[in-house]
Amino acid sequence: MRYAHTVEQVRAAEGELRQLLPEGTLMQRAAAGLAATCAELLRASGRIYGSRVVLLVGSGDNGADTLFAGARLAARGARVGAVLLDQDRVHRAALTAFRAAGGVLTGDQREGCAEIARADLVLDGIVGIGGRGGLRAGALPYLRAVERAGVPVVAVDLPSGVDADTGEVAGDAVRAAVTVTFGTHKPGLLVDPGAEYAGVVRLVPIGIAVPSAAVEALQHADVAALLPRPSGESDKYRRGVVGIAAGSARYPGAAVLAVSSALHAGAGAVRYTGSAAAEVVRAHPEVLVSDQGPAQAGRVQAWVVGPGLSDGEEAQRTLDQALDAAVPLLLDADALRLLARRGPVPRPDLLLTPHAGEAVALLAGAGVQATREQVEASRLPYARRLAELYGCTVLLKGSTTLVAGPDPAVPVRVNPTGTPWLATAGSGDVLSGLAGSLLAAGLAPLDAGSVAAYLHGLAGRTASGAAEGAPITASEVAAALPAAWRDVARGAETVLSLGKQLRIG
Ligand SMILES: NC(=O)C1=CN([C@@H]2O[C@H](COP(=O)(O)OP(=O)(O)OC[C@H]3O[C@@H](n4cnc5c(N)ncnc54)[C@H](OP(=O)(O)O)[C@@H]3O)[C@@H](O)[C@H]2O)[C@@H](O)CC1
Ligand SMILES: [K+]
Repeated sequence: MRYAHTVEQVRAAEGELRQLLPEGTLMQRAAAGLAATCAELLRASGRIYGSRVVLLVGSGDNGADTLFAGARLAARGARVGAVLLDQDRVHRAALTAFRAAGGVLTGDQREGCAEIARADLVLDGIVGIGGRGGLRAGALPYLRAVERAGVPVVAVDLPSGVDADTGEVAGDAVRAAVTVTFGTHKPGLLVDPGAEYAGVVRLVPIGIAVPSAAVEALQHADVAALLPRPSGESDKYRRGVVGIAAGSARYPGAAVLAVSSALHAGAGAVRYTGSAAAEVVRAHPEVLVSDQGPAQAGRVQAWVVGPGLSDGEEAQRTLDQALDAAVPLLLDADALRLLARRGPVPRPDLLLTPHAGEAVALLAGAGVQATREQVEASRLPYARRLAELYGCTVLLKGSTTLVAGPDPAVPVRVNPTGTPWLATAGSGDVLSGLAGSLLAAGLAPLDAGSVAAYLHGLAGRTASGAAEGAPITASEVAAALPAAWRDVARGAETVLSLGKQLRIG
């Protein structure tokens, strides 16, 4: 698991540790880790000796970390120049160390920008977890110079301009190739739009002990541990039967896609009810179909309602019946719009899977006005808000998919897999079938949603191909699910056997 903590949590943990250590220890640990990463990057593209590095130094401790790291690089022969964004407010000890190691201060703004144009690497130490609001005007000319030169940036602790707690970006922010963060991840490094500015994130442990995380990201081993596995005694009911109420005359394909991914996701059987039964059976003869609605469809351990359902009276009846069934329930697409009309139905076994537009409708259904743009820009706060308002688990789809439970003390899960190519028609139908199948197999809504998002993202990458990838269809994503599943399971086995070799397993 990858954990992220809020600024308040980091400050509290740092405060405790600081009392036990000699003055400046944490900052030196941070600077050493930062310098090591910069040295690695410089070495990879040439050599450290004689390379040109420019530091953008703000008035707080983020700037101080940067100066101390700059001193270490200067001591190894790099030509390091520092732009002080506030001449009168700079960490004195850090500046002294920087100069003593051979670092120089750049002159006026023109000279600073000229240095940036020649640089091999720029360090962004403008502001860290103490930042408030967007970047201030004084930093902008340097930001523009960095963009013009296309020089790689290492962000110190987090890219300046990104809100550490939420990932929100108000106005301009630094775009980093690498972010070296200290002690723990910050939510803004894992959640878009902030995550997009952070590049590759490297964590430097500095010894602080942080409590329960605000945000966490599953990794292969976590997902492997949560995947349902049939045992010798399993029959289809013990493995879980998932019911899917989806599709309409206009959108039969949504039903086929949701069913297809549900079949690949661990449930023992899939029941389908709706008007696309003929299409579903043609594509998947193993599915039990009916057109009588959830109440008459037979026993299931979870319902998925919504993909391609349309929003007429029949759809409303379908939703009502599924809400009456005493089993976990996933609502997606049209079912979310129907739910928004009636407002929250607090149920801990309910999983909602909106994209930003559907989130806007759900928020409105609970009396909160917001625009799609606002939800996209503040994904983390809105995901939490929706989960609290609706008293259930919410999976907010999008550039970084988030899964928030109704209890604010439980960390929000942020999905680390995926590819922009997944933004394709039918992709959401695949995700809902997958998550519903996992619910039926017995996973809690938070686990079902986050494991589904993880596998969905991996399958998207597999279908799309390595690196830049290529366009994919939702059917291809569904077809790639077994490969993603195997990849996760195999990864965990590798870790286990490595653990045994090292005698830690
Ligand atoms: N905690 C830890 O465990 C450890 C933390 N460490 C490091 O300390 C960093 C936090 O340092 P910090 O508290 O001094 O705050 P920091 O981020 O430098 O910013 C505050 C300064 O910036 C200014 N400023 C504010 N907003 C701004 C804006 N939008 N744009 C521009 N400027 C803005 C603000 O000025 P003011 O608002 O007063 O005018 C103030 O002077 C942390 O990120 C990490 O790098 C490590 O050393 C190891 C242990
Ligand atoms: K920074």
